[in-house]
Amino acid sequence: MAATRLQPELRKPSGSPRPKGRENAKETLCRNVLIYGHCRYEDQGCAFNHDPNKMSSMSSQPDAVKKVASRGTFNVDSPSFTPSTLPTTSAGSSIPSHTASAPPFTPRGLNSGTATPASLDTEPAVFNPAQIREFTPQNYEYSQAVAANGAGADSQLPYDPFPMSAVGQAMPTTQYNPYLEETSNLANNGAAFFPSQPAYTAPAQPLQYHLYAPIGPHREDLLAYQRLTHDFFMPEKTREDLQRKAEATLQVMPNSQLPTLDNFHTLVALDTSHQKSATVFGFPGWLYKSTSSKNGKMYCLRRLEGYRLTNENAIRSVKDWRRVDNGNVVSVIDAFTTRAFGDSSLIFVTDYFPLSKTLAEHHFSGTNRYGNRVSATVPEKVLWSYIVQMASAIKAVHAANLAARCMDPSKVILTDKNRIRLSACSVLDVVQFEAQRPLTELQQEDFLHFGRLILSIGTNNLVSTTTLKNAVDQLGRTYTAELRDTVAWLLTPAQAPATKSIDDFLSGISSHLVSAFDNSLHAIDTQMSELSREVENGRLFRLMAKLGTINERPEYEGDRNWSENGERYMLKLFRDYVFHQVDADGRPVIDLGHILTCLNKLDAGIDEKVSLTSRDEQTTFVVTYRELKKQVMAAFAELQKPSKGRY
Ligand SMILES: Nc1ncnc2c1ncn2[C@@H]1O[C@H](COP(=O)(O)OP(=O)(O)OP(=O)(O)O)[C@@H](O)[C@H]1O
Repeated sequence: MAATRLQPELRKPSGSPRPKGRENAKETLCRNVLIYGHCRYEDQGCAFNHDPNKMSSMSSQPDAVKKVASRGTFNVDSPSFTPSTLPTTSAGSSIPSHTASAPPFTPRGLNSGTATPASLDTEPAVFNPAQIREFTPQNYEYSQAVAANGAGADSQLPYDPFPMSAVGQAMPTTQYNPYLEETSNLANNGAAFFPSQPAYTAPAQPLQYHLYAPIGPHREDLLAYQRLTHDFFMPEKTREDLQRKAEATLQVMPNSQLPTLDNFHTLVALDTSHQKSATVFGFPGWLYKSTSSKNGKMYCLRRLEGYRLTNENAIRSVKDWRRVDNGNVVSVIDAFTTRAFGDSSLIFVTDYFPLSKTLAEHHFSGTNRYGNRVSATVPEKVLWSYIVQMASAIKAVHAANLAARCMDPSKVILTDKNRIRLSACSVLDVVQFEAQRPLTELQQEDFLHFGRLILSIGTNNLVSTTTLKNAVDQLGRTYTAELRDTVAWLLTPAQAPATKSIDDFLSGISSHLVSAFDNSLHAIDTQMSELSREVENGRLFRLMAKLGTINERPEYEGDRNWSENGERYMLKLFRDYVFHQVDADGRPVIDLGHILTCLNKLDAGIDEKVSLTSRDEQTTFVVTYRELKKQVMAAFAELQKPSKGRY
């Protein structure tokens, strides 16, 4: 039963060797010429070749072009599109990371196993121009960063919550190209990833989101029953959103000057602007993400600078806010004063929502968020969704005998698509504690603030008391009468002694409550189906982890009873059968469908038989998946025996 071992190298596909060093830019046809037929930057410093004829004449040059043309499917070694000089846009502005959004090279219509190598001489039609952004040397990083940050079309400024220039973090001054030979050489010898300074001070490389970019075949080319690799995983958008959030949550600022507080450490500033106004609370405010030293969880700290506590009861009022548990209110955890920042500061501890934006940031474009610039009209169904969510928040707050008080667009945050939360509850209760205003008055004022919030979003402008009437008229011109009347109701004070109640408001918008509820149910259904897919992936991952721990353990190399005999040998052949399939010409067959099918059958332990052949083709086993499953379990159990552990 012993089989001759083949060296792994012998089984490698005979691909062409990777070129040594970077291709000379002059010998590389500019992508803009390839895609658009011309390059706008030809006379403005673009270092690449703009003469396709020159390229064809160069086809006789084996190293520069032929190698590229002879590459196989999904050619990562294509000449990198890196201009020799990248102009810096302005003095002092650090170049933001942009590699995550480098234009992917997506040969349309290429299909694993059926692809023909792309040639530089072929027509631009082999590219998918829709996926490739025009290269713009002057503002390349900037525009790419906008795309990478997911700034919507409605946002004219790139939203970068963590501008590196703000923290003085050194970022690479040239474009990082993960496919560059030099870069990978650096990675190999460790210089790029393990610089001389300690690992935690090194600037983190941006996540390579585009490495997961869905490449063909395209849905429309497939039959209904056929599946893409990406059909087995969560949607790209969801995965990227979650990864970005995780990245933001775990972000730390090396060399941060921010202090450590009694129970909170690793503070990271969340404010996107350095200009602080005291208009909302009467004190300049700062926001930080921080880690609790008690439980290791992340919290958001809102700091009011220069606040002096004169009455202990003021800060105790925050305790009441712990009773409010609502999906549209950011939970308030605690409040305390500190001198750690060098002044007397008041700190509010709330839940942290990574990458959230304020409604002002999201809807009011331009440099001045309190200015009059008008951006895209917010769809009416989004406004109704905001109305329903704010009504739900107010209901919870009023039910706890509190008043929301602060509904400024800069204090309502967007934590997901159309998902809003009141983020600064309890602050005014503390800082205006001395005023001792009656609760009923504050609750009635909530309706006014609510109406102004919706009016501001609907008219894309901050409305003041003097412009209310005009703004309502403007709202009526853009949206339905029902929406206008709803906002007008909120803005009209009740005739004393009568008071408005949130329940009256909720019954008035009941049809929108029902549709919001229905939308949530649909969203839950979608997420459950995504989740069930991940359950399958988790199951298969565990199985692969087991197989990985069993197969080819080096420490049992000399132990014939372990690796080359009995059940382990069969599992080794099964591993070859699942992952190392080759075609008639000995070329690797990469078929995720085959891998998934085999692993699923193994996991289920079905009675179907499979024929496993040794690499030297001298031995063949016919064995059922049920038998293989038993062997996996037995081999894994043996590994877990204390006597087996040698480390
Ligand atoms: N609980 C939270 N979790 C995570 N991020 C938050 C939270 N609350 C607010 N943020 C984010 O912190 C940033 C700063 O918020 P802040 O309330 O200071 O708004 P601002 O626009 O800077 O207003 P101001 O000019 O009044 O300071 C915003 O991008 C906001 O989305």
